[in-house]
Amino acid sequence: MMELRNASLQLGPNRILEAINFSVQPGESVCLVGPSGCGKTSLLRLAAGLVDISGGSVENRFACTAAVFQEPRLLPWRRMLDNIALGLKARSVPRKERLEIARELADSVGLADKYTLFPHELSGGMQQRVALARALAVGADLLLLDEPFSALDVGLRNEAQELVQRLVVDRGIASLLVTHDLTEALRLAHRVVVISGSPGHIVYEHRVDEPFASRTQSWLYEAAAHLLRQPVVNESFLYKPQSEVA
Ligand SMILES: Nc1ncnc2c1ncn2[C@@H]1O[C@H](COP(=O)(O)OP(=O)(O)OP(=O)(O)O)[C@@H](O)[C@H]1O
Repeated sequence: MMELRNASLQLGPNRILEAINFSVQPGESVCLVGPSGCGKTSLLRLAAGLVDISGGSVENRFACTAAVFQEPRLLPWRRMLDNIALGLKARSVPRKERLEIARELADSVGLADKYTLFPHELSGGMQQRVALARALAVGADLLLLDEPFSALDVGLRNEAQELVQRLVVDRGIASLLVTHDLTEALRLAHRVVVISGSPGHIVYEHRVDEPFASRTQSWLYEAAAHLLRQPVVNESFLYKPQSEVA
C-alpha cells in the first residue's frame, strides 16, 4: 500500500499541502478531486516521490509505480510501439519480448493499426492511450494518473475512462487519479477524496459502494449532486484561491 501520514509540502515561500492523511490499498482506485490550485498535482508528485516532503511521511510499498500526466510526454522521434516499450527497454527486457508486450497493449488500447506511426501522426486521444499503455507495460501495481483526460473532448473522455476502468480498475491495479470532474471520479473510484483550501487539505472522503456496472450516467449525476449537497464539498468547489479573488 501507499500511505501519507500527516504529510505537508512547502514550495519556496508557499505552504501547498498540510495534514494529509490517506492511503491507497492494493487494487484500490482512489480519485482526488478539488478546485483548481488546491494542490492535487502537488499531492500526486509527493506520492510519486518527485518532490521532497516537508513534514510527515510518505511510504510506498507497491512494487512498481508508474505515472500518466496531463500531457502524454511521448518521445517524438520514437514510433508508437517503441514509445509503449520504453520502460521495458530501461529494464533491459529483450527487444523481441518488449515489442510483443507493446503490441498486445497497443491492441488493448485500440491502436492495433498504428504500430509504426510517430506521436505527431497520432491524435491527442491516441497519444494519451499510448501514455496509458506505456505505464501498463512495466507491470505497475500502482498507477498515478494526473488528469489524463482533461484535454480530451467529451466523447473521447468517455472512451478513455472506459479504458482506465477496463485495463486498470477491473484488473485490480491500484490507482490514484487526479481530476476536477466529480462525475469522472464517481465513475472510476472506490473512494473519492476531496481536497480544498490553502494550504490544501482533505475536507471530505466518500466511499463509493455502487458496483461499477451500475454506475450509469444518471446514477453519476445523482451521486455528484448528492456529494455537492454536503456543505463542505460544496464550499470547496466554490472556493477560490486568494490570488483569484478580485
Ligand atoms: N514549484 C512551485 N513553487 C511554488 N508554488 C507552486 C509550485 N508548483 C505549484 N505551486 C503552487 O501550488 C498550488 C497547488 O498547485 P497544484 O498544481 O498542485 O494544484 P492543482 O489542484 O493540481 O491545480 P489544477 O487543478 O489547476 O491543476 C498552486 O497555488 C500553485 O501555484
